[in-house]
This record gives sequence, structure tokens and C-alpha cells, in this order.
Amino acid sequence: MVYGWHRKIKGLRIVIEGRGVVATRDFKTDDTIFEEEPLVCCQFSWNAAYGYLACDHCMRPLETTEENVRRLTMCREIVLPFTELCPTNKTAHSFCPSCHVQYCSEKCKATAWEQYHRTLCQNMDYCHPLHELNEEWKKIHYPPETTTIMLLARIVALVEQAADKEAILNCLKEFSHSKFDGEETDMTSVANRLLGLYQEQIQHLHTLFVQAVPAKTMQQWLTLEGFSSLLAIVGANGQGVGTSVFSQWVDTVTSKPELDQAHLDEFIKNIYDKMEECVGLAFLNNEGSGLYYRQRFVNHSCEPNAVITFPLGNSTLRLKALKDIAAGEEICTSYIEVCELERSRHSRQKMLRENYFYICHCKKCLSQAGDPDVTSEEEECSDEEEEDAA
Ligand SMILES: C[S@@+](CC[C@H](N)C(=O)[O-])C[C@H]1O[C@@H](n2cnc3c(N)ncnc32)[C@H](O)[C@@H]1O
Repeated sequence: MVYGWHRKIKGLRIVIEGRGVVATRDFKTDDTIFEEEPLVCCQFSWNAAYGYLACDHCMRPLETTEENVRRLTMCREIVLPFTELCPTNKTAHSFCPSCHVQYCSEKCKATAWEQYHRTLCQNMDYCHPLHELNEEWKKIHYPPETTTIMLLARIVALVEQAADKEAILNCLKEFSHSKFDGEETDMTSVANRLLGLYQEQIQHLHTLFVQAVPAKTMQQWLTLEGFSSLLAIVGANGQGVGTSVFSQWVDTVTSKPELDQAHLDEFIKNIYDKMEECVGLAFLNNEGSGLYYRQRFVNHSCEPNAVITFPLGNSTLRLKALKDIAAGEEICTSYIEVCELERSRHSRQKMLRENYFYICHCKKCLSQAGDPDVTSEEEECSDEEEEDAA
């Protein structure tokens, strides 16, 4: 893996000092602005524990579409039409002969082993300290999950196993946000703020992490400060990854005009209704998070011109233009849900402040700076009422 490519991206300029991404050529709506694989990613701990079957390396679903639908609807009788359009190829699957984690392909197995798994393989040992670390993490961080301690373990192992440690360390350094280095220097309070972890929880996780993750050369990450800075990097930059074999199947069948689309629409709606009843719409996907070098530079806007997608059904991220973008324009995504973008400036800023800890300075917020400070919750709740309620 090459860690030095990132500064040269065709059609884009990464403004390291100004901290953003600017187009250097025009893009049309739906154009791919860039596509990238994560530096490292990992499925969430509860998501894996609940049986969301994903490749341990790239998070590609391992179930067939029918298996997925049956599990999420808790209905073993459902028979899926057009199973030949299911993207899962079980004959390509593989697993680690020592610890039995599963992969979608020999390639993923080999890549994982070469990059981090050799260091972290638990050899089917359920008393392994890494297993204990994961269990303790799960007691602290319940769904809906935002990250996993296993991503931190992978980062350490990635550097441990890298032939060119300096290159990957330089790359990781760029994930350390200016705010960490400047205004706030105590990493445990940064980690506490970003991940909502108490000081004692961080200390407890740190003790287990030191026992579980062999770091011969990266001893500095095994100090409390080093461990907290890893938590902070993951908390501030972890990009959510979601994969679903059912949604891939839906995309495929609905793109075929020769199929009876009215009938299919009804079938798909019924399935989603059942899934909503059984597991809830927030729990349909294999979920995890990863560090992406290029995406990490993309700022938020309440009027985004780009969106992050995972069209290949794995952790490969594609930044796609939502509208025509002219050379010279900044490329921004939305860090909040699309439906939340229509809310008042005050509501949007509140969400971004509470979840991402910054005051949004996007064009839309600046142009609405004179708007009254009311939330659009149900629009009439004033600031005083909100404070009273709190
Ligand atoms: C993923 S980084 C984006 C790159 C970032 N500008 C940097 O310098 O590293 C996210 C951080 O960028 C800043 N940011 C992103 N969008 C912003 C916006 N619309 N207004 C103000 N700050 C923003 C916030 O500090 C946020 O935590």
C-alpha cells in the first residue's frame, strides 16, 4: 500500500493550511469526484455480535440477499425473486485458519494478514485479552454505535506491520486535527468530548488495550496520552461505513425496466416495513467506521454539493457530485442527515455543535446569520423553553 499518493488528486486541490477541498476542474451532477479505499476500517463491535455478517476486511456482506431478508424480517418463509441478481458469491469466501474470522475473498484475507491481522489474530482464544477488550468496549458503547476500540487496535497493528512506518505515521499525523494540537492539548479531554467517554472509562480501556495490543515499535501509543490521541483521531475522523446486500439487490432489480416494477415496488416496500417492525430502520446495514485520507479533508456545508456513497457494496468510498461544480468551488458534504438540512440555522448549528463540536461557517449559515435563534423542532420552542426543559 502506498501512503504518499494522497496529495496528488486529479481535478482536486487539497488545501492543507486552509483545510478544505477545492475543485480544480468542472464536475457534472453525479460525477465521481474521487473514490478511495480506507486506510483502515472495522465493523462495529455490537453490529458484528448481532450477526451482521461482513467481510472482516472490506465489510462486504457475506449473506445472500435472501438470508439477509429472512434475518432482518425474522421470517424464514420469505422467498426472494431474482436470486440470480444477488451479488454474494459464497464460493469466493475465505476465512482465517487460526481464528476463523471470515473474508469475502482470498484477496481480502491476504491483505488483512499482510496489513494488521498477523498482529491481532486471536487464534480462537476466547480468553485472549483482545476479546476481553472488545467485551469491555461493548459494555461502554451501546448501539447506535459511532466507532469501535477494534479500529484503534487495527491502527496500531497497521503501523507495527508496515514496511515503511514513517510514511504511514506521516499519513496518520494529518488526521490529527489542528484543534487537538492547538487549543486543547489534553488528549483525554479531547477523547472525552468527542466520544462521550468518562476519564475512568478511558483509563480502564487503556489498561486493557496495553495488555491486548502488541506494540513493539509504537510504544508511544501505549501511554495514556498516546492511547487518548488515537481515540481522538478516530472520534474526529471516523467515517461511517454501511453495507447492505438487500439494498444492492434493490438497486439492481429496480434498474431493470424489463422487470415488473410495480410488483417489485410493492414487494420491496413490504420487506422494508417488516424490517422496520423487527429491527428498526436504523439497524439494516453492516456498519463500521474507517479512516479515509482524502475524505478527511472535506468540510461540511448545509448546502452540500457532494455526497459520500459506498456503491461497490464494500468500504470503498465514492465522493459524488450532487450538482454541477465549477473549478474553484469548494467541495462540501453534509455531516448531518439530508432531512435535517431544511431545519432552521439555529437547529442545524445546535446539531453540529453537539455532535461535531464546531460552529458551522458554511455559506448558508452565514447568509442566515440574522435569523432568529429558534429551533425548528416543532418550530415554536424558544431558546428559553429549551433551556427550561433541560
Ligand atoms: C473532517 S474535518 C474537515 C477538514 C478540516 N477543515 C481540517 O482542517 O482538518 C472536520 C472539521 O472541519 C471543521 N469544519 C468542517 N466544516 C466546517 C464548517 N462548515 N464550518 C466550520 N468548521 C468546519 C470542523 O472543525 C470539523 O470538526
